[in-house]
Amino acid sequence: MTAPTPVTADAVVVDLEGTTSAAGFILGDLYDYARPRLDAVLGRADDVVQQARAQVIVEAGLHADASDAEVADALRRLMDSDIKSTPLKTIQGVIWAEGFAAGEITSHFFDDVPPRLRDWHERGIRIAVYSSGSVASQQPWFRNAPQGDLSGLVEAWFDTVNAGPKKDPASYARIADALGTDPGRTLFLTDHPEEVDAALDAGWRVVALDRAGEPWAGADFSAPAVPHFDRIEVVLADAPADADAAPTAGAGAPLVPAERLREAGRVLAAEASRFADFGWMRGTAGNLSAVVHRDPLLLAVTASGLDKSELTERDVVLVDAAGRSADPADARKPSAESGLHAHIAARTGAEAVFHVHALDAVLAGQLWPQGVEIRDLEMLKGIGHPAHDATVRIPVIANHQDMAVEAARFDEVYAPATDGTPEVPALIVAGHGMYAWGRTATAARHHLEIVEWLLRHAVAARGL
Ligand SMILES: CSC[C@@H](O)[C@@H](O)C(=O)COP(=O)(O)O
Ligand SMILES: [Zn+2]
Repeated sequence: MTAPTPVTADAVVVDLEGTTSAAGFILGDLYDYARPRLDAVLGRADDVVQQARAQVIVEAGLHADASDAEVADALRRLMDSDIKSTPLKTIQGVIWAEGFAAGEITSHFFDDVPPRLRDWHERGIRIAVYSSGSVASQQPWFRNAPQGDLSGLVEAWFDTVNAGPKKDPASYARIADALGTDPGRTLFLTDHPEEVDAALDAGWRVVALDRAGEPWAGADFSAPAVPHFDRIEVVLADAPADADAAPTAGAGAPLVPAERLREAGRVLAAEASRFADFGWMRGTAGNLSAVVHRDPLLLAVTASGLDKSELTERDVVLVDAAGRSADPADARKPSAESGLHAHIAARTGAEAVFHVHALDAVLAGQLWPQGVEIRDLEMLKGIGHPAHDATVRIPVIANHQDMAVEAARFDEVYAPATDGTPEVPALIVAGHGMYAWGRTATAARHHLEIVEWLLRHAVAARGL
């Protein structure tokens, strides 16, 4: 199993159904509890109830003087179709709050959730809830958890009334506003692929919960997906999101001597010039990095948007393990792909990571999206694999602009070396290019050149 991917965030916002709690439990048990109690609640002279009742009449197209039984029937129809109607949620909330208070119903949390929430809370990471279930039902749900009262861990409660629909990016903007957090440092956890997309559109960090047996298990998520909370490691952000404005390495981070950075810049500029000559770094394509400190991880990475055929030793930026600028005095943007460089260096132990837009890598990724299988070629020895009688697979991942997504995809395909089999020190990003890495810049270059040759061969030999 792969280690958790760290996500830097000030606040974690959790969805409930399918994320913290089993969807079947909520929709089944609580809905069943609410159904027979609707008629009686609708008759109450309570402002909240009466306002919701009036809204149901409008939403369901009932006549203005509809009876409690007619309104309750309309609510039951909404429940049967699991329509997320706001007045329905309000009325359910009232019923459930009373059910919890009377001990007639209890809530459900997956066992991996409460310890993680407690840990985040203790470490000063703020926690909020955003669920289509009304705030009125969220609070008793947390108070009545089988694992104890969890409500004290939650700082803010959001539903479709105070934040808006869950598939609308504007709702996430509203929540970040209300919390006063930077969207880029607010993490949303959900099991719903369209909510993943909406939160990503709002600039949030997102981790999807892909829980076995839940309604969206196995869906195609645009964010890293994990099976439970143990796999989510939240690192408290201690600096503003604008990496240019403040140090991200934090107080006490090791200083990298300017000469060390300059030396890495010299090496990377020379490598880039060579790869540009091969036609692998056209325009501003490609980027290169070298580790300059291991613990904590710091890399020199080529600055973004430069013509890589013309780099000088000064054209590198110091970045941290998340690929963010780690030098407060340097206002330049590091490569847009720094996050994946740092991740590869962390996972593989590589000292240098090279990324180029080699045409054959893109063609091979298109021809063999499940990975490019190569065997019986002498050149395989150049990446540490036998020339005969073994198949080597160059993995392929889909392209994405969020490097956290690419990092998670990398983890899915990367096989570390075992006793008998070395790692494959290269990766194809479909429709984009390739990465190769090594224990030294020279090794990374050899791996890049050899894998590019192997891919060129595979494409050329197709159909022979
Ligand atoms: C044609 S450059 C495309 C870029 O988005 C990227 O893929 C790339 O390789 C260079 O990005 P950079 O930010 O300059 O390191
Ligand atoms: Zn690229």
